Amino acid sequence: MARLGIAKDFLADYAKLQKPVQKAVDAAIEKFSQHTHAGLHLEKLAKSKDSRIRTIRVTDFYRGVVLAPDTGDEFLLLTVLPHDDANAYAVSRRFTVNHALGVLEVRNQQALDSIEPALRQAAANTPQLLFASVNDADLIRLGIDADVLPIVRVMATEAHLQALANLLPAPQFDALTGLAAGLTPEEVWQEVSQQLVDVPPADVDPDDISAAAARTPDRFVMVSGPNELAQILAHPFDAWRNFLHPMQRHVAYRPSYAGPALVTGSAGTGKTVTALHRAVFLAQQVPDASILLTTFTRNLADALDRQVGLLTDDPQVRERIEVLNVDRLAYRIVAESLGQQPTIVDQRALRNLWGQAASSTDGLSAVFLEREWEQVVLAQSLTDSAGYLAARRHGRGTPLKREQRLQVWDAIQQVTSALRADNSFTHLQLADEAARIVAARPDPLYRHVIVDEGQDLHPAQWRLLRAAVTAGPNDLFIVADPHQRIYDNHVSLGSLGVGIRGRSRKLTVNYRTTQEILAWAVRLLTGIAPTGLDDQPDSLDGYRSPIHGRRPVVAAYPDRDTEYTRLAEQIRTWLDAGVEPHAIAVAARNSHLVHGARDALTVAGIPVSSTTASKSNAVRVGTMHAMKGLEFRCLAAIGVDAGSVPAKAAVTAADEDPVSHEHDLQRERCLLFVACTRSRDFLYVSHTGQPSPFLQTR
Ligand SMILES: Nc1ncnc2c1ncn2[C@@H]1O[C@H](COP(=O)(O)OP(=O)(O)OP(=O)(O)O)[C@@H](O)[C@H]1O
Repeated sequence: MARLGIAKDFLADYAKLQKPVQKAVDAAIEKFSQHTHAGLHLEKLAKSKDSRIRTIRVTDFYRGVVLAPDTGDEFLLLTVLPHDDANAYAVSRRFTVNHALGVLEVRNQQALDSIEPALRQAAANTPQLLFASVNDADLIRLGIDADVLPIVRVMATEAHLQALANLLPAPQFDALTGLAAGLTPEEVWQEVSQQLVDVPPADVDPDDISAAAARTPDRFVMVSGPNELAQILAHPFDAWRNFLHPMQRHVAYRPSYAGPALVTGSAGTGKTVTALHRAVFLAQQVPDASILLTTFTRNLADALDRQVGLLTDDPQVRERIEVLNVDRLAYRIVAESLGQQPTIVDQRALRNLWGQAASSTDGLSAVFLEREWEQVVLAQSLTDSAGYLAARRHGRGTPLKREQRLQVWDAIQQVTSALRADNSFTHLQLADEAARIVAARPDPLYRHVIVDEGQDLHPAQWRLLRAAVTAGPNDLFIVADPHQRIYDNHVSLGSLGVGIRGRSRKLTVNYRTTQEILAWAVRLLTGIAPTGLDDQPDSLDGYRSPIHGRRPVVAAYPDRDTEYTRLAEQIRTWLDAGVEPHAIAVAARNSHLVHGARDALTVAGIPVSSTTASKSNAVRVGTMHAMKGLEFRCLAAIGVDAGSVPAKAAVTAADEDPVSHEHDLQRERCLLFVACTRSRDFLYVSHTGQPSPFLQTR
């Protein structure tokens, strides 16, 4: 069989085809296994910018585009498109091996040739050109080649560079973007070379396409044989199974970590994907491995479970990975220990208990008491008043005198005694209890624990996970994003016995969202530098997306009814454009708005369901909290008004506790950011009356 490689774009285009056309593509590819170069009907087009590009017939209407070496039997499948588009692609593109990085890159040579004269003309009238301060030697050292250099020299503004985003070879565009942002050539080199699988090669062979493709695993994958090829084509929508960014690959496939490892990265940077690959990698390495893959909610755990199934079809490997959300894990452990099922306390009953307890204090609110319990007492697993009186109240802004602390302690005892009498627990209590039970056992529960959405776990949950696995190599693999922290848990892993120093990595390329949506959403976070699980401030430096699309739309309406009516129209437009209902979501800050949106869409004849309904083909409508970890092609964030975002009830008054006030506002900003970054292609944001102050700081 000829050796075949697949480009990520090929898979993306294949995914869009109707089943019969996909079958025809399969048949065309099959020919590669039966013929050598000479026997394939590969057509060379006149005036091609790259003499190695060929097309192959798929149907009367579709053609595949292939990069074929001048000699030998190695082919790269580049794309499959309608006949005319395939021809246009084939004549315009040129594939090259980046001379500095050794990676395979593609440019739209035809478009670059036609744009250069206009750039040259604009440059003639510009006193200061964009890259005037960077010398040729540095540009060449960063991989800019002799054909791109003249264009770089006539770029006058960043807008010129951005206009060439989809035309220039991506690694060269990346390097130029770094320089345009003011980085030194050394800093740019650090950044671009970090994206390599290996160290940059000493000698780059410009004709060795296979070697270059192997160095570019985020865009090309060489296929080992017909089975692997069939597997890849069977899941065309799931490019993440095969095309990993070098940094993702480094992190997921590192043979061993000496202890806990942390992967950070903002929304959509493939943290979950990396965690999934790590889980399967560990399960493949160790025959008797027992691996826990855990996350925040059941909904997310179900999604992880499905994705593990896509990554391996080996039942033995699959069996070694248990996917369970952390609340269920705690519940199971406590139930086993008690010999009966614990009852989870009803939220309303709990609120009443705190209300009663608050009335026996000198003016402390129910919310204050509950937070003190969760963030100080349960966080540190304090079991007596002496411990509480001596405890540091990390993250709490209002100082408490000794008498007040005693009042708080009594109030907490009142609530916990009532819960005990009823054999009721909160989830955090169960985690606290489960951590104690597991820590007292002689054997660990698992050999490896992998944690997704780590930023929102409570210290009690971390204690449980810490106790569930013996400290040592590959014990904990954690992915987290402090910018997506939407619950009130500020955790320092070091203080919980999870030391990650030297084993922390960051992902920066967003694979979900377009650059336009990303740039818009990042501005919602202006002024925020949340502290990560490693106690370091987290930044969004280098966070970017290679995908481009439409800018988000922000719409203002005079009243809610009009906002709902326009929402229904917007959803109808997306549906009419062919977007599947389940790939559309509506997010709102509170359940009142969620119900309003559901009713309005139902009246408009649009099927709706909750975010937990994994099967039904209906538009998902839910709270912003329920959007965590999910993704959609189109998302409408509604009710982003001054009165709803931030939610008043979720923000402590500044005069009650200024520290909590700031934390709460930050969390509300992050919540809006989380909701907006769920959308892949289109983001629509609406409000009634005054917009949310978070929209105004953008
Ligand atoms: N290397 C990759 N190639 C192609 N697609 C990828 C790659 N990595 C991730 N993706 C896709 O990008 C999207 C985001 O990935 P993922 O959910 O892993 O990101 P995340 O960092 O966990 O996001 P969030 O924190 O916002 O939940 C998913 O659709 C995933 O399939």
